[in-house]
Parts: sequence; C-alpha cells; structure tokens
Amino acid sequence: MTLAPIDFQRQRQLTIPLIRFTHSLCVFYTSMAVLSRLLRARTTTSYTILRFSSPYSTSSSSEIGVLAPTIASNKSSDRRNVQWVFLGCPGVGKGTYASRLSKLLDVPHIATGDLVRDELSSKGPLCSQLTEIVNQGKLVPDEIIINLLSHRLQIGEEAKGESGFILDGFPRTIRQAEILEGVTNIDLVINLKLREEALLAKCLGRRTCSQCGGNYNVACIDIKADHGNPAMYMPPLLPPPHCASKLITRSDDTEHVVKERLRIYHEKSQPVEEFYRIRGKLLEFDLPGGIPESWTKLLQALNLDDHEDTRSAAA
Ligand SMILES: Nc1ncnc2c1ncn2[C@@H]1O[C@H](COP(=O)(O)OP(=O)(O)O)[C@@H](O)[C@H]1O
Repeated sequence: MTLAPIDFQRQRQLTIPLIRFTHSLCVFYTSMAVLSRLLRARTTTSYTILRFSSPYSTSSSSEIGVLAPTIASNKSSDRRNVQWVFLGCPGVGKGTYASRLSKLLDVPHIATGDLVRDELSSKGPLCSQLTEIVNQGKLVPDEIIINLLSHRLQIGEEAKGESGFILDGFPRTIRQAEILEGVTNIDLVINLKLREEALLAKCLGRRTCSQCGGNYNVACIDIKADHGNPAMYMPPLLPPPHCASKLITRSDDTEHVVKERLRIYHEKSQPVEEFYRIRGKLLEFDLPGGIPESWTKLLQALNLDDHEDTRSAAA
C-alpha cells in the first residue's frame, strides 16, 4: 500500500475555518450559559398579574396578562421587575417608547442595535464584520447578538444590581425568540405598528446629537385620510438649539439600506410576532400619531396611566 503525501497546505485550509467555527460555537454556548444563569435568577420570584382588556389592542386575543402598575414601584423581595420586549419595524419608535417605559418602571432599556453600535465604535475584533453586515441592512449572526446581550446583562447585574428589562430589537428571529423563551419568562411583548408609508420617512429623518446622544427626528409625517384609513400627523421632534449643529445620521439610515431592513423585518422578524401571539403574550399597539398622543394611549393600553411617575417620565 502506498500512502499519498500529506498536503499540508490543503490541511491548513480545512483546519483554520474548523477551528474558527469551533471557537465561535464555544463562545456561543458560553454566552448561552451566562444568559441562562442571568435570566434564570430573574425568574424564580413570583409577580402579580392583572388581567385586562385593552381598548387599543388589536390583538385577536383581547385579554392579555399585564403586570399591575404598582409592581414597578413595589420592589419587595418576592416580586421581580418586568421583563418586556418591544417588537416593530425599523423607524416605528421602539427606542422612544421603550426608553420612556424603562424610566417609568425603573428597569434597564436594552437595545441590541445600541449594543451593535457600541461594538462598532469600540473598534474591537468584530468591527469590520459588523460594519459590513449593518451597512447592508442585514442581521448580525445570532451567536454574536447573544454574546453582546449576555455581556450587557452581566455588566448591568454585577455593576449596577439591575433586574428586569425592556428589550428593544431582540428577539428578531424565531431562533432568538426560542433561545430567549428557553432561558426566561417574558411577561409581555408590545408590537408597535405604524403605517408603512411613514416608516421610511421616519428612519431617514432620524438624527442623534453627537455630544449628548439625544435622539431627534426632522421628518414631518402628514398623511391624508384615504380608503377608510384616518389621517395621521406626526410633527418633527426638533433638537434644542445647542444640539442643532451637532446632529449626525446613522450610516445605515439611507434609503437603500432602510428598504432592505424593512424587507428583512417582514421576512425574519414578523414571524416572531406570531411566536408570541400564540403564547398569548402579544399586545398589538397601533401608533395613533406623534409622541404625546401615542405615549398617553400606550400608557392606557398598559394600564399604567395613573402610575405616580407618569408625568415626569413623559416630560
Ligand atoms: N436581535 C438582532 N439580531 C440581529 N441583528 C441585530 C439585532 N439587533 C440589532 N441588530 C443589527 O443592528 C442593526 C441596527 O439595529 P436597530 O438599531 O435595532 O435598527 P432598526 O432601526 O432597524 O430597528 C440591525 O440592522 C442589525 O444589523
């Protein structure tokens, strides 16, 4: 028998990708273990559920379990903070309402898009891979997102003693939803909805102050009533004078990339709505107009409208 000579070049070509793959699998399972540990710790306590029927919900199941408003301020040891998720197309306003609710309920607002942007600005090892993905409007691989989320939860718990959360932009795929469902109990999923014609304009109008990080929107949405749809007016959210000269636009908020993100949302993220609908956790909320009007109605839908801190959070 003659042995073929060893082709070291070929072996190297095969081995390196295998090592990389094995390494990313290890990182993924370590992140999963961390995520599971962090979130399991949060699920062991019981909480109060208030059954209510929301006049703003278009959900097929009219009743949905929502935490009683008193729970956020009542942090006795046998109750835990809310674990909510925001779903919705790019530009719908997830960040705006999730951030307001997080202040109101005193839980962290964790936006996976922000985690990705932080990673990009840190110029870490993932930077070039992530830049390409984000600037094409594609989704970041699940293992990277789980890793970033686990890290964020861990820092929040260890450094600030955080508990509970409002997730914004996660889960975005059925696989992410299954992973999350496997490690913790999500109480409520708020699905924000806005007419398609407003979404692109709202993404293109987004601006951030490069100094203070404040978020604004220069788009003025003024849709006339037609085919039975009511008119809709959303005034721009303009920056104060000291931010006006420092506004920047996200590199992925170009028309081409936003259209791709909307396409991917419909393909990959919309099924996540159904995932939570069949589990009775989905609250559908159609945004009626600008922030003041929508915020008031969202609080009513969540039964939080008489919460003691409502006024200061809305300011
Ligand atoms: N859960 C996630 N899964 C995969 N990719 C994500 C996720 N969250 C954020 N990203 C990436 O970060 C980008 C920005 O996210 P985000 O700020 O939530 O944007 P959007 O305005 O589209 O809701 C996304 O286009 C995607 O590339």
